[in-house]
Amino acid sequence: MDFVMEASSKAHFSGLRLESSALNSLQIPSPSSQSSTLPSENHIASDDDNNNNNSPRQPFVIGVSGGTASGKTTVCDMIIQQLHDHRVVLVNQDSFYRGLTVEEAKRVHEYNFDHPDAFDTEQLLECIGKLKCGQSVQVPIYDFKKHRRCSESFRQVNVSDVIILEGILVFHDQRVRNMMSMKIFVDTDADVRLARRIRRDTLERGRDVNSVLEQASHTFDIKFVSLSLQYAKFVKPAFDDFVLPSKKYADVIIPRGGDNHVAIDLIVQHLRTKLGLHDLCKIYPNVNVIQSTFQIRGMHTLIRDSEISKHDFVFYSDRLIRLVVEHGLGHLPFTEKQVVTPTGMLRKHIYHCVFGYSPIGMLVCPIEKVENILKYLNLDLDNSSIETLSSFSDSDTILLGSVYTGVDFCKKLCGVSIVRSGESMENALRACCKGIKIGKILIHRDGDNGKQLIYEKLPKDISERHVLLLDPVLATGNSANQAIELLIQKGVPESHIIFLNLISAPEGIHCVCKRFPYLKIVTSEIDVALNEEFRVIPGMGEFGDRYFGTDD
Ligand SMILES: Nc1ncnc2c1ncn2[C@@H]1O[C@H](COP(=O)(O)OP(=O)(O)O)[C@@H](O)[C@H]1O
Ligand SMILES: Nc1ccn([C@@H]2O[C@H](COP(=O)(O)O)[C@@H](O)[C@H]2O)c(=O)n1
Ligand SMILES: [Mg+2]
Repeated sequence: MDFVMEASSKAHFSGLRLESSALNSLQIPSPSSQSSTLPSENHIASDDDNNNNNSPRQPFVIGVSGGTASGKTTVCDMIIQQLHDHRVVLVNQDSFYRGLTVEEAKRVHEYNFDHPDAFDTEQLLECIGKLKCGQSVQVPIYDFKKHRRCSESFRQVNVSDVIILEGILVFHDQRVRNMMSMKIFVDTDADVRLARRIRRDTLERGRDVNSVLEQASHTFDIKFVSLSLQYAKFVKPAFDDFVLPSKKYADVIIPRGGDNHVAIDLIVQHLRTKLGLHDLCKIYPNVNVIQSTFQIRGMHTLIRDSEISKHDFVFYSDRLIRLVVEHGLGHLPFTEKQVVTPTGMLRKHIYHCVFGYSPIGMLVCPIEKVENILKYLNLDLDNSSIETLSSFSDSDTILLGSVYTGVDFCKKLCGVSIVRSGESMENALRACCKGIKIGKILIHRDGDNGKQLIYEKLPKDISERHVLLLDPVLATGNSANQAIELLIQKGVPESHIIFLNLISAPEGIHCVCKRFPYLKIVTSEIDVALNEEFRVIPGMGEFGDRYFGTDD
């Protein structure tokens, strides 16, 4: 049996075009609190749900309904694209069309695909229920050309932050509606919809364009269904009877579908707030999660994969570490600095300058410095310009060259790695900061009585430096807190410490930020939680062992 992701790329676009083979091997951790009963009420996980117990957040289910060809799929794709850094899956109601029996198939022109009975709603309910409970599901793949499901293939849908359920009748059944946290109705003019449907169905769904144009045509076969007749006999009445009446359940109505960028932006903003994936960033303003992109997600996907080769693990970890380090450096203080660019330093500008021409953006500089600047830039002065320059007095200023107003790096800084996995981040820091000093802290458990030994080798003048503390995984936060405590004892102000890591557990963030509210954390992803063994879930295993190859 094949498991196919994105078998029909348009309708099943989810923003995550995962390989089916990878999906098959994926193990989705099932939350221990998981229940097999379907939720009957709308439920959006509250902050309390997410912070006080360790149960993962329930996915946010969005229903998107509207008439055929109103732009439902298009709107969903736009939302998915814009949500960008969230895990989003699209489930199409179309996937749950019942396959036609042989008899029904022979008389396909009499079959009403727009009636609620055309869908296997029980199966749809089970599927969304499982996803809401944190289980992955296999969704059927429907073939519009053959009017039946592909019996051998399924599309595997994994648990996500957001599940978008889209289809003409997703608001019809109350049980399906109750599973939704937000309902959107795409409202597009009927004529526009008909025109789009004709175009789409002839291009993509194997319908006969002539039969569309010949309104009176009554010749059908299994392949070519008359669009015009189907539309008049089933699609339009069903729209009036079932789709339009369900519009009243919508929380948001989007006129003009995908053309309505304002509405889509507002929905995306609302979702970002509701999802609150980075709630912790709101609670602790000093927590910074680097802006996620599909590149970053891709790197995380690779390094978290237990099957990745050591070489690739190191390669992609290094790439991510470099990004985190660069981002962390961006949080250091800076001073303003102006430089003269080579642009605009042509001799004719000097003539212009000395003859009083003063183009905007030219450097204002004392005459005594002009010759030095020209020498520095390897520009010769001819006799006439020297003569002209020498006619200026020392106190005169002239305009010369273009100026870039920038910033100067903070020079008083150092790195401190928490041995051993923190050492994996040292090279990236050295590559970004020429000649940077890097100290080390080793926290070693001594026996089982909770006693810990701390070894350190730190720059002597560390109290005068800003410190980039390095550890790829923030789990419980205990070692991090010990290391930070030590730095503070050495005289480093708390606000001069930036803690860099690749992934953080919420528990670790709470632990560190509560104790050290002035310290900054820069991370590339915040994971779900810690498990009973205090390991980050989903996490990436023992980073140090995987990076240094000691995990065999
Ligand atoms: N705003 C738009 N402008 C032009 N064409 C559009 C627009 N929105 C959708 N379409 C096209 O109309 C057809 C139907 O859109 P689709 O999103 O598939 O609708 P639905 O999922 O509601 O049936 C598709 O061929 C799509 O490319
Ligand atoms: N075999 C089928 C099944 C369904 N239809 C039509 O699809 C429409 C729903 O899909 P949208 O993307 O337009 O929402 C519905 O109106 C059915 O008439 C079909 O033509 N053939
Ligand atoms: Mg569609």
